[in-house]
Amino acid sequence: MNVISPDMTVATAVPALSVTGVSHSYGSRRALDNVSLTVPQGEFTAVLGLNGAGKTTLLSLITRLFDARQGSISVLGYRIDREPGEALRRLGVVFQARTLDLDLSVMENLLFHAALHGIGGREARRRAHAALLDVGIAERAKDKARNLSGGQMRRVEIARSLMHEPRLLVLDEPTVGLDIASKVAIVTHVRRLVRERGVGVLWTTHLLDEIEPDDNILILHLGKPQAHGVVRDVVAASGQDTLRAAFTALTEAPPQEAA
Ligand SMILES: Nc1ncnc2c1ncn2[C@@H]1O[C@H](COP(=O)(O)OP(=O)(O)OP(=O)(O)O)[C@@H](O)[C@H]1O
Repeated sequence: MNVISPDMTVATAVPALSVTGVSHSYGSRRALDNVSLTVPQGEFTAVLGLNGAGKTTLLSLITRLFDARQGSISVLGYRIDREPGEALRRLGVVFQARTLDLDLSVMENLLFHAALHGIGGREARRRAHAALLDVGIAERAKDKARNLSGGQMRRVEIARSLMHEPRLLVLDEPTVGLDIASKVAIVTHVRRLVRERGVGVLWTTHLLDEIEPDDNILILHLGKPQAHGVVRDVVAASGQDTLRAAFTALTEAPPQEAA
């Protein structure tokens, strides 16, 4: 009998990420309420929301920092609660908080991450070098992470997240606190990963200028999904002319029930 993994059977038909009916509470505070969302392979999907919308909570559930008690989450067809090893192997993460080890060099940070995924020796060095070249930071490989700027650290974190060649990359407000040039470099790089390598990307933000007309978006407000779909459809359904106007209309009122 041929054993074929879910992501091989139907190639691109299996979503990179599938979130179905997920809710989460911190004690009595409901942080997410019945959220569903799909990130197709090779596409960029953004979760838009103001502070407290639930973006980080959603990413914490996807990356399994917390277990989702309601609903289900699958990465490339693998349920994260039933086959966490398979799911997490295909997932790369860039958290909002800085997570480099500041006392290690840039290269050591990447090699350490590779080792956690069972990649060592020459192959790990090859991947690390290629990943650093890709984000334009190869000449800093031997520097201690603490000597990098915020934008450079973020680029190293992205390089690190790709060391195990994930098919899904999730990034939590990756450009917050960066200057315009660093921000543009990061957005451009991640969009290139989508276009050229077919990586599925889930990107959370409150910055609407990071969104393009063909992107899929989910607008979250106080934990509730307000709209999900391609930008132009979301704008049309809201009765507004622009994404900014639609976003404002959907996030200033008390949350609506999910569409
Ligand atoms: N560990 C926690 N314990 C209790 N409440 C929490 C915890 N983490 C988040 N919350 C609450 O859950 C809600 C959603 O927070 P979350 O951080 O997911 O939103 P966010 O969209 O990422 O916001 P921001 O843009 O400010 O990071 C908020 O009301 C927040 O105060």
